[in-house]
Amino acid sequence: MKHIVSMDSAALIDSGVQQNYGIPAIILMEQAGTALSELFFDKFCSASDSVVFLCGTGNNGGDAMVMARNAFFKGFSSIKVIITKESLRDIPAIQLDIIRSLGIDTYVWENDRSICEEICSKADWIVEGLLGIGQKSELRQDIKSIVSFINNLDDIRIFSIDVPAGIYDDYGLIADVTVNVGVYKQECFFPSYRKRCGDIHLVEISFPPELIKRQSSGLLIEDISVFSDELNISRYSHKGDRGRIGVFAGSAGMLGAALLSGKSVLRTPSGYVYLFVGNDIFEQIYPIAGPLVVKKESDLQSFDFMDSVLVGPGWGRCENRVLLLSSILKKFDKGVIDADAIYSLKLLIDKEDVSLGTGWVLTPHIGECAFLLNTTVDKLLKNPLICQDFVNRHSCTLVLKSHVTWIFSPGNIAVYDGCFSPLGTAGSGDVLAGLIAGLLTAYTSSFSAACAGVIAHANAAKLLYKDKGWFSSDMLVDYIGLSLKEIGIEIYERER
Ligand SMILES: NC(=O)C1=CN([C@@H]2O[C@H](COP(=O)(O)OP(=O)(O)OC[C@H]3O[C@@H](n4cnc5c(N)ncnc54)[C@H](O)[C@@H]3O)[C@@H](O)[C@H]2O)[C@@H](O)CC1
Ligand SMILES: Nc1ncnc2c1ncn2[C@@H]1O[C@H](COP(=O)(O)OP(=O)(O)O)[C@@H](O)[C@H]1O
Ligand SMILES: [K+]
Repeated sequence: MKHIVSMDSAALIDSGVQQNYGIPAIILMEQAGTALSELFFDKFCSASDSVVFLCGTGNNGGDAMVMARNAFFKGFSSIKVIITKESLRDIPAIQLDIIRSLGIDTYVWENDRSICEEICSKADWIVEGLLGIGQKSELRQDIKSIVSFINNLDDIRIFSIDVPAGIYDDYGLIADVTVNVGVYKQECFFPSYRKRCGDIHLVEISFPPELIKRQSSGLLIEDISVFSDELNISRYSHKGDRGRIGVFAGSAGMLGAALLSGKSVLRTPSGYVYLFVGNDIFEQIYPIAGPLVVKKESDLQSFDFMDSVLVGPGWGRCENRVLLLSSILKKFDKGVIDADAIYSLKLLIDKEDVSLGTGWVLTPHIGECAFLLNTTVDKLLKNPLICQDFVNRHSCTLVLKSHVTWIFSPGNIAVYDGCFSPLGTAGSGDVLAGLIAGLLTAYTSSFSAACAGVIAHANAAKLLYKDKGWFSSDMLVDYIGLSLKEIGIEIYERER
């Protein structure tokens, strides 16, 4: 399992390993530096590249110096070590003594600024060990000026150790590769900071799994294996067993969103899909709805049971919608609230005491979520964890969509590191909402259904992009069935 922890909790793991198990920091540093070197040499750089190891005064700089030593022993022809200032902390100071006694060229930024700048500008790679998990708030001016110089260099690649320097700072370092040491750092996956990390990797060191688990704030998810035991799709089932799903979507001029999300539900293992629309568009949508059963919203009273519902894609925003959402929430207990229905939900919450419950999944994008939570887009991008309070109050699941998607429910957090821009196309969110609504009938937990939906959505996009290049959302729907099957949402051979 890939746990994520906060940078502060990672420091507690560091100190816990030293105190509880007597493994000294210098051994951890040796392990970190060696694992980082192996990854760097294997995947990224060759012995003929010129590499600058840029070291701060703390242990992050110490890791970089262990890497420099390993590169020296590996026969790298051009390596240089730059330290920000002479006065290093204890362990990095030991590493520096070794570097100097090996005769590796070493420079001090605060003494020889212009030489250091020239060296950096000629390098193929800069290994950045300026600051790791010890960094607090915004960068100090001396480090800020180094970071800003590096960010403005062309034709150079940056390998950040653990976390990029200045992760909290609007002018922080922009890395090509970030390698988390020992455990994934949650801050690297905050949408604002994610863009500074480039490709994120992990190297393992002696962090006992129980210490990581104790500090874990959630899981980085890539596949559905962590949830698969909850799936229930029997080979003996028929359409009636696999779920009736009601889709409340579309309004005048927004038929596309209704069809897209409805067809997306149909591509999941669900059985029947009923599309509920207003009287004004019923005649228009009826002939083009394919296998969707189209009903009028006004007939809702005659439907007492749905296994799940989807409310919101292209639904429009008006007082009527708020009232209809209120009746839907009273009538059903499981479903997805997306797009325009997020807006209606917010108005409803402001007006009356709304109780959602564990069956409901909200799928806002960042802008919709900021509106729902009475916060700003910037605050959410810099700390998606502020969603936790909302999900705890409403006992629901919330999928915060962006280039990195965060999924919350009370006591659970999952992160899907998407970063695949073809998926950011109009209507892609409607497809995801349909997918999750369909999966809600296959999974016992809404959180698992939401996570599986996010994974299947992204996987469909990758399959489609590989086959066809850039795509539109209607094409994405056609890849959902294949994607679900590929990620392991299949028919079970035995009854459960
Ligand atoms: N402690 C351990 O057991 C291990 C630590 N490791 C490495 O050590 C790193 C953490 O080391 P440290 O705790 O020494 O911390 P850092 O090396 O991240 O930085 C600490 C230094 O940064 C300065 N600083 C803090 N905020 C700043 C800001 N905003 N602007 C400028 N300077 C700032 C502090 O004054 C302090 O001197 C990890 O990220 C990892 O790379 C690894 O070697 C694994 C083991
Ligand atoms: N750069 C990106 N990388 C990965 N996924 C992305 C990216 N940009 C957007 N997405 C995904 O695309 C979908 C867009 O949803 P949304 O904004 O609701 O679109 P729409 O309203 O057009 O349906 C979300 O699932 C989001 O996570
Ligand atoms: K760093």
